[in-house]
Amino acid sequence: CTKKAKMAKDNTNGLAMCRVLLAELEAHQDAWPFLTPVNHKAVPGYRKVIKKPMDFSTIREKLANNQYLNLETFIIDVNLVFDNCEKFNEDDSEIGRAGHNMRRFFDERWTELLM
Ligand SMILES: Cn1cc(C(=O)NCCN2CCCC2)ccc1=O
Repeated sequence: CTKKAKMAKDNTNGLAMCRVLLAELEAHQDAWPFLTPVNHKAVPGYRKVIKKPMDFSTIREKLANNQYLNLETFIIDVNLVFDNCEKFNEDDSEIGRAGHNMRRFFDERWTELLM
């Protein structure tokens, strides 16, 4: 963690990076399962199994409402999207694979931006 990294974790730059990262997540070709909240009426069991649903549109809303203190609190919500996906979907499924791909992309990207 460099001095620059420390800087980026605080409010200002951290939030600029949240916007950049979220735009890239939304634009990724494997983002389609995560763009909007899972429709629990259409997905049996989801509401019971997943205690804290999260998706990219909800993260965008929270960012717009200034609900993220810094990059860390933003990263927690993004990881919640991927953790929910792993919990509910087989690794060897279309949505499961999309989740793994998106998590790998995100991990590589934010560490790139911070280092
Ligand atoms: C993350 N996740 C997503 C779903 C899902 O079905 N998403 C809808 C995907 N469709 C895309 C175009 C219309 C809707 C199910 C389980 C799950 O864990």
